[in-house]
Amino acid sequence: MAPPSLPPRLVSSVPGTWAHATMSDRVHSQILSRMLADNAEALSSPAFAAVNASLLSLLDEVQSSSPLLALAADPHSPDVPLWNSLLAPYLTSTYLTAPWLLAEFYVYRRVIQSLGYSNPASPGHLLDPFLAQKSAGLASSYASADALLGRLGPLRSDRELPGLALALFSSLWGNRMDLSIWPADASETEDVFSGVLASSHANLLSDDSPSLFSDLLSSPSPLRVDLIVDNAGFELITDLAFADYLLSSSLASSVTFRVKAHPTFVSDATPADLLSHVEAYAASPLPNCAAAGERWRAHLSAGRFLVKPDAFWCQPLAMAWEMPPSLRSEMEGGCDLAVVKGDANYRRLLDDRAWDLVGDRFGDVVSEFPTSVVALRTLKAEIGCGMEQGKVEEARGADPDDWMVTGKYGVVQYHRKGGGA
Ligand SMILES: O=P(O)(O)OC[C@@]1(O)O[C@H](CO)[C@@H](O)[C@@H]1O
Repeated sequence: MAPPSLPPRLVSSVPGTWAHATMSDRVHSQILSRMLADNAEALSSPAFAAVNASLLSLLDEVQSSSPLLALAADPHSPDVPLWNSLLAPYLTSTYLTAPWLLAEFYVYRRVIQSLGYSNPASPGHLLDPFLAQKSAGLASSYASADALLGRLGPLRSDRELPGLALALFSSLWGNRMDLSIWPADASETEDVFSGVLASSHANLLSDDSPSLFSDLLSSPSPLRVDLIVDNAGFELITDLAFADYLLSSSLASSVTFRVKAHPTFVSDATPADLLSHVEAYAASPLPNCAAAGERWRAHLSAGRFLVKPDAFWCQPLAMAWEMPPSLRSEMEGGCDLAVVKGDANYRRLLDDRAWDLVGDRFGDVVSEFPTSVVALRTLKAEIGCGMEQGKVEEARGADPDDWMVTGKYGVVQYHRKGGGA
């Protein structure tokens, strides 16, 4: 059930906001245009004529902020009725006037419709239109990852703070290395992440890591952890490393990677992305990467790492109180701690609403989430709750124009089910 009083949803109609910049410009001029360019060869072939026309029409609709359209009925896509019920109140709204979360996720769902992603007869069946960017992101991850995995190596089986903190904060700040903001092909040989990790602690605007660490380290038995995954590329590598640490230190007995059922946003991970990252690392010439990839592969074969896709993670629904009953009861019964990664997942955790950045407590906002939950999020959208007043003022003072959107600042926010932190 939703909390009794909810603040308004974010919209993208206000010039000067990141939401407006995203929906009025970034989505068509950078994200969709680059996707079309990256797939130009396939899209120009006769087999893809209808797919290409449909994607160009989507580009045009977004560019001109046209009204949202219902999805076409599709026997291969059981999510269409749900989508159309979400869209129904907004069919006279445009990409800018509909709630931001709905309009933005809708763009990616329309890409899936254009591809005929679920239809075995379509040329776009199971085609990931963002694969080129994901591959570039993976290629640029190795140098930073090898250094990180080398540092984590000696700490991996210690059930102690230094290893746990390094693993968790790597996964948090890994979220800063997002393909939609950082160029995926920025550097293939340079370790850029060590600098980010070393300088970032002061940029935490809310830090519940002490109570999380204390709960984890004092738990009488290993936990079943669900990791609600965000980006492929370097961030996913830091997530795999964090999950590996939790298993090898016996803090967790299993880690379930909850991934997107179909490509969503630029780099959000699907099952294929996770498996391809593991295989690519296992085959790496860099020793720390190769050893990690082999361990991750072994975790997968032994069922200690599980990969579960769900369409829910691709939908603009409130994570805490609009989870489908079957998924909710699966998590209630099989997960002790959920780790929610990244900015877009965080927006869904907060239902993309304008909570008071300081006054609304994280634990109150997410109290309906089915399990204990920790959010590891760098700020890339103008939304938040439960942050420290003084820290917010410092961030705003240092970066008045963009402190909420560049990923420079972050939060670790933890709610313990049945006795919140
Ligand atoms: O979820 P992530 O990868 O951390 O961030 C995704 C992001 O860059 O794209 C979303 C939409 O534009 C925003 O929520 C956020 O700015």
